[in-house]
Amino acid sequence: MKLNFSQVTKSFGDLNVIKQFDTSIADGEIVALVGPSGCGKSTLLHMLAGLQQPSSGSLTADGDSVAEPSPERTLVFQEHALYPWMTLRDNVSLALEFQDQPRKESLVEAEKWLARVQLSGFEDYYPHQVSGGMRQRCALARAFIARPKVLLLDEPFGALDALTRMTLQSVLKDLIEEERPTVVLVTHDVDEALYLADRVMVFSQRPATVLKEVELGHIPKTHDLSAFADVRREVLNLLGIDTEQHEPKDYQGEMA
Ligand SMILES: Nc1ncnc2c1ncn2[C@@H]1O[C@H](COP(=O)(O)OP(=O)(O)OP(=O)(O)O)[C@@H](O)[C@H]1O
Repeated sequence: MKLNFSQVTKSFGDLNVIKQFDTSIADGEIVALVGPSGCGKSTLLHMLAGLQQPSSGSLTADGDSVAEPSPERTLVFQEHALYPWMTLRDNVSLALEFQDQPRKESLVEAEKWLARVQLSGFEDYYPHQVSGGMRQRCALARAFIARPKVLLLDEPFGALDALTRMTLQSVLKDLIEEERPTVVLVTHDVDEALYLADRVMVFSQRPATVLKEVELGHIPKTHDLSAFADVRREVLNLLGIDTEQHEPKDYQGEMA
């Protein structure tokens, strides 16, 4: 599904969050949005999900104005994504039941998707009985089971430790390769953006404007991002992170 922002501005009262934002996201493209905290990245996702409306400008999906939420555009959050009173199987099948699929078939399909994210054997567990990484695997299964045309990911692995996060990034990458939805990913993790995305957009402080767009292309990648060292350094610098090697400070004089 093709997404198009044309001169999109978003304000909340006097607070200008997004300023004249223009971009087209191609069908099957994976775009990562990075930028300072509070600059408006989640607001862009919420507009794509149909949860917020632009204050001015237009936002379309396959040419149609995005006016309300749709199962074609699925949003995945960082945490609290699962219903705690339901088993993992029920959490996943619910996505199909919401689309009026019969419960029996939905449960069978949910088991297949739990197997795809390596959660076979945990179908009857409740979210609090499994690890944070397993909960996010389940959240991915629930997102993908409905075969959304657009997947909107808001810091999906932000609550996970570094190793679990990398494992989940690989699981997500495989699912995207197989299902080919259009993906918009909001992340604070530059490596996550470089690993998963075809294109990275770097935003300024609020009101958010695009400081830089980096085209990575749809190329095979591993977690060894050494080939992207220059791009990584440039993106980090734009985000105000120092990557220069400094001479060690001489404290001798201060101690005298
Ligand atoms: N519904 C709302 N009503 C009023 N202000 C809002 C609303 N939603 C977001 N904002 C404000 O808009 C600004 C941008 O918020 P947003 O969540 O989009 O930023 P972000 O870049 O995703 O931040 P972070 O990286 O910290 O999650 C913030 O100042 C936030 O307080």
